Amino acid sequence: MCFPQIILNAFKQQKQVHLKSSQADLVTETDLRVETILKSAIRDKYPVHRFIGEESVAAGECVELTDSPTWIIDPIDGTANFVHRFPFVAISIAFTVNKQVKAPMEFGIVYSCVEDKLFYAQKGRGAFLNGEPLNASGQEGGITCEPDSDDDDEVRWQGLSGLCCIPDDMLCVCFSVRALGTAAVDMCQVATGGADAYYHIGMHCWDIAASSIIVQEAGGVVMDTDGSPFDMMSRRVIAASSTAVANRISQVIQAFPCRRDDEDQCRCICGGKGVNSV
Ligand SMILES: O=P(O)(O)OC(CO)CO
Ligand SMILES: [Mg+2]
Ligand SMILES: [Mg+2]
Repeated sequence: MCFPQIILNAFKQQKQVHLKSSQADLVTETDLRVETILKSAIRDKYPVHRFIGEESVAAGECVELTDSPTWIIDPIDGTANFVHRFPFVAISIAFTVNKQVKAPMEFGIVYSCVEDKLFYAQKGRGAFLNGEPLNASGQEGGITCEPDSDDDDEVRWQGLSGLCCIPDDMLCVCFSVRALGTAAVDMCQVATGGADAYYHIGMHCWDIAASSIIVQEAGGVVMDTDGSPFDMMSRRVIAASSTAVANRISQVIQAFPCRRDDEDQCRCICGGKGVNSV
């Protein structure tokens, strides 16, 4: 069985859910299974390639980007959606070589499983959705964001209790807010022109690597929330329909400290915080 079908089959079934770092940081048997299958299929073909996989890192592997060809994998982006059967769950795969922290990936793939939408981009060759070219809007207006996604429960509650995650200053750039529960698909909306910007502090490299090149190849812009060049390890990202929109957001964003993905690794979250059946 192919791995998107594994996710679709499990989507409607009861799941054993383990908590990792917070109430929103979940893992199921399907996350683990899909990551294992993907890594093993790639390793069969490219035995010397390296991996940064969300669930392998949670199990204690290091986040270490070297010059070697590296696959950055999120087996299910939107695990909380998957658990609650909210129909936005994606597989996110990026490929990078020569330690390109700031430059685009070689390619990125985001497959939104329930929607059956395959977003992909290759460096210098454009971005596509199910074979059709993608173009960012170049406008400002609709923003995607994830107010309740953070490894730290306190930060999550701050995002949720604000009712709207958008600071007042941001309202000059934004007319509407959408949160799909998957950063990868949120960012791909910027590539389609359906949304004009996305921003977040606290996502991980596996959440944003693939969609970063999809946004860029669609004519959009990715940058750090402080306005510096995009760095997938910084855990801070703005994806926008134009440089002007990205700059305006970076000027009004309310920053807070966030540990880099490649700092002080490994980040074993062994044992987790509990288990539930949903
Ligand atoms: O479901 P995941 O992979 O934990 O990702 C979330 C981030 O918290 C949504 O992008
Ligand atoms: Mg994710
Ligand atoms: Mg995931």
